[in-house]
Amino acid sequence: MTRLRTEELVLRYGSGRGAGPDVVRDVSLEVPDGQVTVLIGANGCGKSTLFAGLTRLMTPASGRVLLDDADVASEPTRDVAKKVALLPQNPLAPEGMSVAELVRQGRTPHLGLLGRGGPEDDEVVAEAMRVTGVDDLAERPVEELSGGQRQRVWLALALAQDTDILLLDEPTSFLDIGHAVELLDVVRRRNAERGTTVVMVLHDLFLAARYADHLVAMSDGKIVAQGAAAEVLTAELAKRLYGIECVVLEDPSTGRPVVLPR
Ligand SMILES: Nc1ncnc2c1ncn2[C@@H]1O[C@H](COP(=O)(O)OP(=O)(O)OP(=O)(O)O)[C@@H](O)[C@H]1O
Repeated sequence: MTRLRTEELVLRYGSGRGAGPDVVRDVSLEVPDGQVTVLIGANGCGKSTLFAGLTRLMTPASGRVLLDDADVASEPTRDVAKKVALLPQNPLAPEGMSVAELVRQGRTPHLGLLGRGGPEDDEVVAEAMRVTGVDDLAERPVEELSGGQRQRVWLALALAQDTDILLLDEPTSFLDIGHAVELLDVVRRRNAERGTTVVMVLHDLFLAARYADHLVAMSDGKIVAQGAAAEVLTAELAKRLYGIECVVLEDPSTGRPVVLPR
């Protein structure tokens, strides 16, 4: 079963006479339920724009995004936010906000009319901060943190939203390899323990191959290949996506492909 899918989705910026070119072009994507999907592709190929479409931040020029068989365009924002959390590429925290306050924002879709949370909300927030290793930063203002610390705080916010579907746009871009693996292990554990469906953009092809159950390659607004990493990540694909010659080896411990630029 696929809870999140797109049908011939077309997205472009601007409207009417001010409309730009199609950035996402005829994308029909079925996100495999309960799996980790990794989206790869060159800068500017439309990955973040696709995420914006999946979460209704952008209205389709044509085509549809379906969540549990309903068009997300006609679903209340709060209902979508209870099911799908998005960690955007460059999120900004309000000035002066502490880490704990920011992570707590993840509970917003679940709160009642008065906007007050209960002990269960406190528990979810504490757990999200604990698994991402930011609990000792709780009282620090977010703007004083390093890029890598901040990235873990934003993941904590997305986890605190407690959704069945998690969209992560380059969640490791500021992280050293140790913290990158740690964060992706947190995501993988969430997937394994709760069956959370994950879709994430990763530029590092080694990490993409290592963590993807399903790999999706985009080029110029279209999906050009998808499937198991070992089938999708070929030298031909690397050439097509990035315009460079590569050799593809096999990681002896996992059997996953390792792409090396020549
Ligand atoms: N707000 C905007 N207004 C107009 N054009 C935009 C806007 N945001 C992105 N674009 C354009 O849409 C295209 C796709 O951008 P997008 O951010 O989706 O790419 P991406 O694959 O996520 O790239 P990256 O890997 O660099 O993050 C690019 O040509 C970009 O210039």
